Amino acid sequence: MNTALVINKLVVVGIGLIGGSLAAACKKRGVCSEVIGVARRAEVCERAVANGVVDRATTQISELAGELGEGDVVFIAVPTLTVKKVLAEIKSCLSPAVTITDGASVKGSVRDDVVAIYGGEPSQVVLGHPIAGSEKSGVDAADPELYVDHRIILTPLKGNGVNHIERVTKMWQAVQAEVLEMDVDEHDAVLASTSHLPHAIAFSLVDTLAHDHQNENIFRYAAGGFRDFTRIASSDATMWRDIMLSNKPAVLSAIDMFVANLTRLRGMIEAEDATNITGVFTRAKAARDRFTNMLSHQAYSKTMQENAHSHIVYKVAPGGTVQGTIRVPGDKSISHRSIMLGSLAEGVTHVEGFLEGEDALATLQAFRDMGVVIEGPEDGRVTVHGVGLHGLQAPSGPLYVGNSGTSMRLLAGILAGQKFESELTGDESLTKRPMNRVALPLAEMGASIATANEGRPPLKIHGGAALKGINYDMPMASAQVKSCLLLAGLYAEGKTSVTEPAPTRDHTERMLRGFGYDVQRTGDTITVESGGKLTATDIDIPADISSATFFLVAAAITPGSDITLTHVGINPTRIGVINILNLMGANIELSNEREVGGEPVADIRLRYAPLKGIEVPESQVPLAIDEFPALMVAAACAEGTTVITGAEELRVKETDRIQAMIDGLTTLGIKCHATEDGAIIEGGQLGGGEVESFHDHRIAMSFTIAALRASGEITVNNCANVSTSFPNFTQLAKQVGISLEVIRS
Ligand SMILES: O=C(O)C1=C[C@@H](OP(=O)(O)O)[C@@H](O)[C@H](O)C1
Ligand SMILES: C=C(OP(=O)(O)O)C(=O)O
Repeated sequence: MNTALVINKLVVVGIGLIGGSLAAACKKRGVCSEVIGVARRAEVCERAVANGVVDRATTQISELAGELGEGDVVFIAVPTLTVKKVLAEIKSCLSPAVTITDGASVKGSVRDDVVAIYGGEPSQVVLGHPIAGSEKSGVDAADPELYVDHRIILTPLKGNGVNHIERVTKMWQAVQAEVLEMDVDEHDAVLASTSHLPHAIAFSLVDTLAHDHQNENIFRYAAGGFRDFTRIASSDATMWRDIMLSNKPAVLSAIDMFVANLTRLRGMIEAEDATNITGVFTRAKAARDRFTNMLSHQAYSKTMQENAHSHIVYKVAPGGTVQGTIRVPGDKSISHRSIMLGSLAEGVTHVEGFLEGEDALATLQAFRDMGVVIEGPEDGRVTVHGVGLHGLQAPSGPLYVGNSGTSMRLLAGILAGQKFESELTGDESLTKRPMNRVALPLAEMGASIATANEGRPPLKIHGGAALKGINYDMPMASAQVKSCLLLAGLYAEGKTSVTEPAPTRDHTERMLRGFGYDVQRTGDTITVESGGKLTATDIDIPADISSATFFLVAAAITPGSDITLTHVGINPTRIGVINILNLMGANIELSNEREVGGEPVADIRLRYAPLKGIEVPESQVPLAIDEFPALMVAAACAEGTTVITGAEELRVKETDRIQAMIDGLTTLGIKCHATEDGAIIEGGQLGGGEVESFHDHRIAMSFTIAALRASGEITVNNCANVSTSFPNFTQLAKQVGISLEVIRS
């Protein structure tokens, strides 16, 4: 065999769309020495040769008996129920050294055929399924590009020889397909839902309408929707009949599931149940949008530029100034809580200014997964149809909250009070973060909650436990822990009190009151009592001061800058960044101060003034906890030394933020070092270089703004997670004057 070739001869039995396309693709790419077609009808053989799809063709496989051996591949591409006949013929005349594979859409029935004919699982027959069908069929539809970037699922049998599996794999890869392996039964169950059911529905729908006496009109006026939905009803009828019959049990259960759901929807329409119809449609839309994004390799935020699966790098040119008036997206902490409390309320809550970032969307999805009807988000507007404190339903699987610590910890409190079991999972970063800080006090309240090793996610929560209120002395200043326990307190017998070692963001308390729920505060202790209810309300979410921080610091370090950030939340428990920048000498002006929905907001203007190093007061640390990565850039650009202490919590965020910032600043030529609970940073000249964000959104954005004062270009690696909190960051950064290039790979 010529070593440049991937296989020797390729024999395609059945020269339709699937077989003809592999033949044409192999010919075009020089994958094999010769392509031979086998078809039942002589005219198909002639057309295949005339079209250049195969080199030669025959109606009899047996004619090839003498010439095939090791290195040759036979691809069986006939309707599923004909495979058995072809296999029997092959067995009777071809050498056991020949590799045989197929393209049937159902694998269980073909496996049974193989076993019946060979009396076991032979080495040479490797089953496969190219997921690249189309409504087109026949030799004229053969397309040499059909398999490019499509998936081929191989379902090897135990008896298969490694050489045969490898040969089939390499053949598919050579026509630019992606090869995956799956178990036969799993394949058939997955395909029953994703492919066989939609085909059954499309055929049945068109057939139903075609029988209608008004069908002429229906087809004449049926525009895009009908056409889009029923495209696959033009697929090959024999092939699909065979698929339905050979995958009968899995197809039947998929049809039953669908019929039950359609009947439920019918009932909702009959009862004019607008809320639940909205529920079905919004859940479906969200799932379909996510799926569309998945197909285009994006994660589920509509507005996001980046995605979690690909590598995104920011290249930021040095210099520039920062100018303009902008509004950054909605507050992340308040966005999470608006969905949570809106869902647990009675009535319909309208939210404006909702953050359409991955973290807040993860919370939204979790509540949809628990049966809450949520419309939007659409330009920051979300409508939550509350189900009341006891109206959540058991989710059908684990609740995945991505990168979001807030979602996981606050949800843990709510879920501890439910009757059903639940599981909370997250991405790689979240899976490393400590959860005992909520799991232990929840257990003390009587919750049955299990973590993985060392208190890490996933969290498994056994519902139905009777919770009891406790008085909890919080060992760390954490709004997430406080909020988790207060939310669990809504379900606990008696009073639940949390005492905080220092003030932390109080959005939960404010919003609970906004929903008409009594929350008491005495000194450092916050108390709720169960037995109340939440009443729906409208929420206007201010711009996120944590996102605004990147532009405040950008202007604060760059001579000539003048920036105004509008409608920013200035809750006293969040304004540490303003206090710290003021202490460093920044020129900050607040105007237009007002209150929206229980939260104070203002426009913030910052004009450049030289910064000086300070000892950051520990009292400010919890009030600026997420702002430290950016503040450490400010410190690097200040005159003198900045000392940060009491900030050990930074080590357990999306990454160890102390170490990540010290590593990056050191790379950029700043003298600095980490301490156990903070850092010491000497102001100096930032140089250019390549820094790592460790997939942490705030680290990525901090090093982006650092370039304004750097002497060379800064490259920031792994920036996809910026979309968790600030989906339009790069757009706003460019708008105000940062020379940023986004590189995806
Ligand atoms: O309650 C919240 O919304 C948050 C609290 C803080 O976390 P800790 O409670 O862990 O300090 C903060 O870092 C996080 O971004 C949001
Ligand atoms: C720490 C953060 O978020 P979370 O804890 O919700 O992941 C953050 O946004 O900086």
